[in-house]
Amino acid sequence: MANPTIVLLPVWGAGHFMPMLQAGKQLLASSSRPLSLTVLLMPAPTAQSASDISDHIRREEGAGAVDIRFHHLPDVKLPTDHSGVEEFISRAVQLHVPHLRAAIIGLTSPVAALVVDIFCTPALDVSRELAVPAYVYFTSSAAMLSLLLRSPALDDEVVVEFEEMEGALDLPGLPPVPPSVLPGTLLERKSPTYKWFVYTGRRYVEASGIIVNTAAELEPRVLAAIAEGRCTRGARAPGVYPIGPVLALTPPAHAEAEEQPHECLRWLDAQPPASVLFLCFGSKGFLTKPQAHEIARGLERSGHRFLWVLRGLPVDISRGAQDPSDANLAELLPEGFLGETKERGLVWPKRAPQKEILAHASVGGFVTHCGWNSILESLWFGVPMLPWPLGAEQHFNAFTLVCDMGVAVPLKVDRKRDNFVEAAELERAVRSLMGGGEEGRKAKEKAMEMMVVCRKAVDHGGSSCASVKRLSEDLLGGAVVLPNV
Ligand SMILES: COc1cc(-c2[o+]c3cc(O)cc([O-])c3cc2O[C@@H]2O[C@H](CO)[C@H](O)[C@H](O)[C@H]2O)cc(OC)c1O
Ligand SMILES: O=c1ccn([C@@H]2O[C@H](COP(=O)(O)OP(=O)(O)O)[C@@H](O)[C@H]2O)c(=O)[nH]1
Repeated sequence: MANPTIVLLPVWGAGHFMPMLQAGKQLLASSSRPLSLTVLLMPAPTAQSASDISDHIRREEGAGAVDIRFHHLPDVKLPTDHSGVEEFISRAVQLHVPHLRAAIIGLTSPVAALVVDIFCTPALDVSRELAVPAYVYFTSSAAMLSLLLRSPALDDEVVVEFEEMEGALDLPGLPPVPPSVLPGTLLERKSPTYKWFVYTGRRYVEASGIIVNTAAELEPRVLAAIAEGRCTRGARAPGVYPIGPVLALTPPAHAEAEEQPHECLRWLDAQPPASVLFLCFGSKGFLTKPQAHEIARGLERSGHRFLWVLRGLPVDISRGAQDPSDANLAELLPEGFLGETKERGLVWPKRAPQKEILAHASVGGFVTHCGWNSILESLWFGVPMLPWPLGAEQHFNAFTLVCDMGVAVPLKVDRKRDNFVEAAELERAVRSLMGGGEEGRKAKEKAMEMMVVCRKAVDHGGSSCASVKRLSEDLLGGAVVLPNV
């Protein structure tokens, strides 16, 4: 009989598809018996995500190292009238349910588990029907997971809009949470996407387990609260497997191709240790001209060295493009800025090799949009942060970085003004992080502690390594042979 297979159902973004695949490969590597991966691919909603994913599949298939099969699900008519990403993903998956069922029934291998991405909860119908164990792969933090698990109770306990309630929210394992940092979706309780968020939290308890891209030692209090049922009204929550950080650290492209290192890295080589502030806003972040001007002024006045990844508006929004364009620096930056700061600053207008930059000894701080992958990468290299969240769950992530982990210096971001930051506020925060004062020093010390914690966790005998092992054993125990009809 063929080896049992783990069926993965990722959503389309690179920050989801790649970490999920990477986690799957780790499972295969740590299993005591041969396992394979089957990746079910829902057709991507934009041409761009389709091409990102097919590039990645080509690389995986080219490498041919592990037993992975990619299965393309048929097209469905994706919802166009959705009110947010939670609704969009959930409804898209709902439409895929018949194809998903057929694809899984058609597999010739015993199915060890179906592992679904963040808002793919409608797929749990298929696993229940086919008696296949279902797991969630959670690409964000355990704190965010606790918020999702607790959302049905919060929905009952709080009768007004969260921003109108008195005081803070109680999320066990975290300091009191100001409603202003909740994901945007939770701030509009009448919107359909809010209902899908709470629906997701309600259905997560049906899963056999939840795999999280975090390390037990990074978020110990929240993980304990989940395990003790404190986020699920005392009911037992599914077992959580913290297996991270899952980072996909590949050798630098230039090392393999014997090319010159990237220009950003060569520029960093010429800077003193821990002297450079790195600014990067994720795969989708871009800045308007007024905001770019504020940053330029803030950086100029701070006097610190900087490497700034500055991207422009997506070019063709009408055709679904979401990725930022390469910035026209002459148009976006104040006149004379590049000349005046050329001795201590580099502005890079394209996608940059973020992990390699964070790994560089000259980088001393990171202004980040607080995507969870960026946070994990920063911690992996012991770089303290200035959180500048832009959307989704990123304001909540920023809150946990400052108030729970202590690895970041706060930055005042005006959420009601499209996440605007004033030059004077940026200057203050940059000086605080990079200037050798108490606040920045503490964040640096904590970030270094987290670096050690992260590396130990994934090392042989570490907590994440043990979680992967436990997960692979639990998966093998539940493998189901389906009648192939
Ligand atoms: C898949 O494409 C997108 C995903 C998100 C998205 O939205 C989101 C909404 C919430 O209410 C809570 C969340 O945790 C959450 C997470 C999320 O995914 C992003 O995932 C990345 C990798 O895991 C990264 O961690 C980011 O911080 C998350 O925001 C949002 C989105 O566009 C706004 C997508 O296209
Ligand atoms: O110029 C860039 C911007 C982003 N990234 C990578 O893209 C991912 C972004 O993921 P994250 O979860 O932080 O945020 P998202 O882009 O999904 O909002 C991370 O691995 C970054 O290292 C990069 O390499 N170069």
